[in-house]
Amino acid sequence: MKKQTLLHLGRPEGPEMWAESFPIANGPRQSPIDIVPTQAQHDPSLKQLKLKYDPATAKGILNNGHSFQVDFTDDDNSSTLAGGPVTGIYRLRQFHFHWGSSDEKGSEHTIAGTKFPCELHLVHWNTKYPNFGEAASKPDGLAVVGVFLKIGSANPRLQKVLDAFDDIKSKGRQTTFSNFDPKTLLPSALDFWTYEGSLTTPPLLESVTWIVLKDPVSVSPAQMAKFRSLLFTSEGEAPSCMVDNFRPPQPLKGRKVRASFK
Ligand SMILES: O[B-]1(O)OCc2ccccc21
Ligand SMILES: [Zn+2]
Repeated sequence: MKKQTLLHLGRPEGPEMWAESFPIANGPRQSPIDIVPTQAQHDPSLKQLKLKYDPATAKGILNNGHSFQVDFTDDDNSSTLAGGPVTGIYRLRQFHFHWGSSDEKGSEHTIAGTKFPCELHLVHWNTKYPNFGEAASKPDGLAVVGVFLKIGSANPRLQKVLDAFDDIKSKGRQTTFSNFDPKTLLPSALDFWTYEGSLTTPPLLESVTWIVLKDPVSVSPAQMAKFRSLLFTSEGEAPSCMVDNFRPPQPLKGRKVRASFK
């Protein structure tokens, strides 16, 4: 393939190339999607979202080369999600973000075509399975809460995460990250849309019940610039800024999106 063709497809290992190694990329329940509020059906049977997070379960923060994630100890039910669209109890495993090279893009889900500069994913696994890895391969294995970040005033609750960036600038770097309550990153109202989808990064497993919150939280342009100071690359490699680590919306393929609110 000519170089310019590869450049046309974005980074050689970008979303347009994933189907070659992961055919499920063209599957029936891929994520993210464009959420069209007028086409979502209010489902009064949806329960209230029940999130219980113990700050003591925060463990570390890692640059994994495609985002950064904050990992939690998940060997008991100290930090869990229940209610909403799910049955049973799901344990918090990690949270991470996706963002753009400019404030006009960065989110994975979009709302009637509107992109946000950043999107937070809080990843939980179904305790009916023995661990995250097992759960990730089951159709009801994972529940991910998605939160949009919108440009506005600086978000003080993000500061502790941003302050850790100097220690995890390059791929593979990690550092301890303790006593953090991810609930502080959420909007006050937990109204949500929900649909059946997938991981948005390889292996793109179709095991995610998505719970996308309607209300965004704020992030300032300066805070977004800090996200963009992280690197995709390891120490010693030619540095490449960690930006545009979002997958674009995928075909709905007949799926229904339900709303917890009128
Ligand atoms: O691909 B994702 O960012 O979306 C859902 C998810 C779950 C676990 C890891 C990574 C992801
Ligand atoms: Zn994600």
